[in-house]
Amino acid sequence: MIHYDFIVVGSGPAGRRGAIQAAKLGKRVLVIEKGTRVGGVSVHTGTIPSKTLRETALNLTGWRERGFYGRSYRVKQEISAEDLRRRLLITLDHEVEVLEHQFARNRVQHMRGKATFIDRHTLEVEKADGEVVRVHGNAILLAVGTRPHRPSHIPFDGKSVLDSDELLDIRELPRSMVVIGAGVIGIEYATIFSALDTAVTVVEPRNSMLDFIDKEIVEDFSYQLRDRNMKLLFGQTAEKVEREENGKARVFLQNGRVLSADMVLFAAGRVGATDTLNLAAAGLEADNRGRLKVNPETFQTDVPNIYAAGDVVGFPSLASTSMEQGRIASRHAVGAPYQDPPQYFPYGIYAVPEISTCGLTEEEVKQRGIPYECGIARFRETSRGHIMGLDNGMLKMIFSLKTRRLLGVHIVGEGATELVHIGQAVLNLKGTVEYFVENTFNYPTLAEAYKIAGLDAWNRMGEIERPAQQQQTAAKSA
Ligand SMILES: Cc1cc2nc3c(=O)[nH]c(=O)nc-3n(C[C@H](O)[C@H](O)[C@H](O)COP(=O)(O)OP(=O)(O)OC[C@H]3O[C@@H](n4cnc5c(N)ncnc54)[C@H](O)[C@@H]3O)c2cc1C
Ligand SMILES: NC(=O)c1ccc[n+]([C@@H]2O[C@H](COP(=O)([O-])OP(=O)(O)OC[C@H]3O[C@@H](n4cnc5c(N)ncnc54)[C@H](O)[C@@H]3O)[C@@H](O)[C@H]2O)c1
Repeated sequence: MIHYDFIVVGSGPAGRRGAIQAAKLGKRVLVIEKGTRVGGVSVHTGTIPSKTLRETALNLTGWRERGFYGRSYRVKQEISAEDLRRRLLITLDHEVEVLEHQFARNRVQHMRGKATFIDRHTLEVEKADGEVVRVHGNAILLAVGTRPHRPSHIPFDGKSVLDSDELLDIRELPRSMVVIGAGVIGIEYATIFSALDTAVTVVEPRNSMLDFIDKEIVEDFSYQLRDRNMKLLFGQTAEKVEREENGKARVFLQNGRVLSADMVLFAAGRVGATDTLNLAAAGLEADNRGRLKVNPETFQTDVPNIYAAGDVVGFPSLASTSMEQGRIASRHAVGAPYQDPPQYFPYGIYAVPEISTCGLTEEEVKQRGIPYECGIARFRETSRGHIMGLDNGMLKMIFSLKTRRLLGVHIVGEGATELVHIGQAVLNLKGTVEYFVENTFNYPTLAEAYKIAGLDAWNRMGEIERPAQQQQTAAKSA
């Protein structure tokens, strides 16, 4: 049996960061991955494929130019599933190559196979060719991620009724589509296909969607979706799905309504991939959604030498946060000092249009009883927005009236997932509204929206009271 200082199960964002961090600290590291190639859900079925699909759809449809040339404008008249897949394969190859090279140059060993526990330090790995080996680790990081929730009453066939993994292999673009579940995955794919001119209906049992996002942003977003004829059926549950003989599928809603479409995407959540790990042998137990409980500061499970990070530990289930969790777990496991992550991290929803947010929503600020003021900028008010032909898009900032500090930044529209980082920096560095009012922004940029929203709030908040001498010094040092 081979011995390692640190064994990582899963090569997604949490696993790869954790593994490389331990290797950089001079440890002997093994990554076990059951998939045919390294990269995890993030590279093969999640983040990277969905974002590549989005980018390809926007490029081929000429979506970003439609503000100028009208809704019928297209760069390529007939867009096929093959057009979308071609770019996907190139991107994935590149991602895998970069990752394999990172492992190689950091001397991280990689074994292809499925890991199960024998005891809290020993894993058995069943390789693809049937060979079984055992490995021993001082510390073990479980970064096994999640897989789509596939309830038995849904007749998945990979053609007309699919989960989000299967969607990447479709041979034909659907003319109509029902998306079950208005979570992040459902909404991203629903809006990407709508941009490809598929007629999309979204079914969601809750009365709203994306509840963790600022309500005003979701309202603006929903308006844009409805404006391009997407149907959003909230407060309605999909009870049954049936495949039809003509290749279509039907969705039966609890209220008696029946929807027929070329394709049904079932995107009602994911479950932790822990069922085949034989957790009991290591003294661990998962919850009813396959998730593991950890100390949120160290990512240590109840069994001290076993750590878990990434989607398998639940919210926020992002590639970005998973990487940080893996790195912290790894440093703790090998006894290296670690820092708590900053208070606020950004959330990016790559729908069409994008949404991105960092910090408190207006609803959270109200709940906490913090007196506040908001500043709003519309992208169409910026010169860059005019140049780009943007009709939509807004940036909203929330400031504390008492401390004048930025409490939250919320953006919907082109570039939101990049723009949010300016707000994130000001938030985590505890900056105030004055940052936006007193600093110069490149012109013409969409970032100018920060200036406009800052001024909008500042006009209502009034000037900060500074002693006359301080005002002069500030002016000179500037
Ligand atoms: C459609 C979709 C879109 C997404 N878009 C975004 C986005 O835009 N931005 C963002 O930040 N996040 C996004 N996410 C979330 C992101 O993909 C996850 O947060 C991230 O992949 C989680 O990383 P992880 O390290 O937990 O492991 P994962 O990426 O889930 O990988 C886990 C790996 O472990 C392997 N494994 C499991 N069990 C075993 C075993 N017993 N033995 C060996 N190997 C095993 C699996 O094969 C897999 O390769 C998206 C997810 C989906 C599904
Ligand atoms: N851009 C990103 O960062 C990104 C993108 C995709 C996924 N993710 C991550 O992946 C995770 C999983 O996403 P998800 O969208 O699968 O899960 P989710 O749990 O967030 O959403 C599932 C949705 O399906 C709904 N639902 C449940 N049962 C239903 C039914 N019978 N009929 C209709 N709707 C039903 C739920 O109410 C919920 O709104 C998320 O937590 C997210 O963090 C992130």
